[in-house]
Amino acid sequence: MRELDYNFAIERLTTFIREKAEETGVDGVVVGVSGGIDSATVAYLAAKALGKRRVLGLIMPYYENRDLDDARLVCESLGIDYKVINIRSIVDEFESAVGGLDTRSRGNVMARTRMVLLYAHANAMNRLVLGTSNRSEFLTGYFTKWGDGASDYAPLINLYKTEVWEIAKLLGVPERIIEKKPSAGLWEGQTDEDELGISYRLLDEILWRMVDLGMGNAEIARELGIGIEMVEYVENLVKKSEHKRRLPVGPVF
Ligand SMILES: Nc1ncnc2c1ncn2[C@@H]1O[C@H](COP(=O)(O)OP(=O)(O)OC[C@H]2O[C@@H]([n+]3cccc(C(=O)O)c3)[C@H](O)[C@@H]2O)[C@@H](O)[C@H]1O
Ligand SMILES: Nc1ncnc2c1ncn2[C@@H]1O[C@H](COP(=O)(O)OP(=O)(O)OP(=O)(O)O)[C@@H](O)[C@H]1O
Ligand SMILES: [Mg+2]
Repeated sequence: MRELDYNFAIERLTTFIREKAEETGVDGVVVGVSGGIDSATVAYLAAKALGKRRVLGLIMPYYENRDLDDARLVCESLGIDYKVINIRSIVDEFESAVGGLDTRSRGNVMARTRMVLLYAHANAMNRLVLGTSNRSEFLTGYFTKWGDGASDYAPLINLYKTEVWEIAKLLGVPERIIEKKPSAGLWEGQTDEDELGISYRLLDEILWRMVDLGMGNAEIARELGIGIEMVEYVENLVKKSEHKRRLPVGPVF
């Protein structure tokens, strides 16, 4: 992986958030706080950049589990204002309007419901929505289109997951949040690495060589000592999700 000066990265990230808040003239930001590391890191960065009074955390559980306690821990240890909004009844309403949903589709409705609530608060409070997507998720399409993928600014978008782990440690994000397995939390027992079929450590090594260095698949496989099928699998994730990384297009006249 590339060598990054993480203290410098934190400086860049906080400056970025402060500049965007000033340029746009907002009163603050809204962040969806899940109890996971990406949203914890964004909340910590925003509080550092803007002061805790200008950061609102929205905790939007569907399940009542450990993540809810962890999300509270993030907001309370930072001292930011937060609200807990249970989204189950809203998601149920969508589900009955559609006439039933499979597990993945219901998960996407959860992510999009959270997006609607974040923007409702941003509109009403003259704030920006800060997204939490990182480069590993963005490049593989591991996010809900117009759901958790939607935001006004996404400070972590150019940082790989393994880099977010390092930044979170330096920011003082609670250990238990750094140590837990990344999960979209869209169904019980879901973990990113199981669903993606690869560890973030290996994924990031492959993506960095493929996308940032432009290396060929065979060379990547050789250098990492892995089968070429794994590299091709990652290449396919990147290709298949191209549509998630751009605005909708139409024919050109
Ligand atoms: N080629 C194409 N060109 C243009 N549009 C295309 C398309 N293929 C699909 N689409 C559209 O995209 C839709 C599918 O995309 P989408 O609705 O996002 O759904 P999809 O990619 O099927 O599911 C989202 C994935 O992201 C994961 N996720 C979601 C949320 C959070 C996190 C997390 O890490 O926290 C992870 C989730 O577990 C699942 O694996 C299709 O229904 C269709 O509308
Ligand atoms: N229960 C929730 N309450 C509020 N926001 C949520 C909730 N679940 C998901 N989100 C939002 O969706 C984002 C995407 O989830 P994702 O799982 O990728 O990130 P994370 O939970 O912060 O970190 P990790 O990937 O390590 O679990 C979260 O960062 C958060 O902004
Ligand atoms: Mg999560």
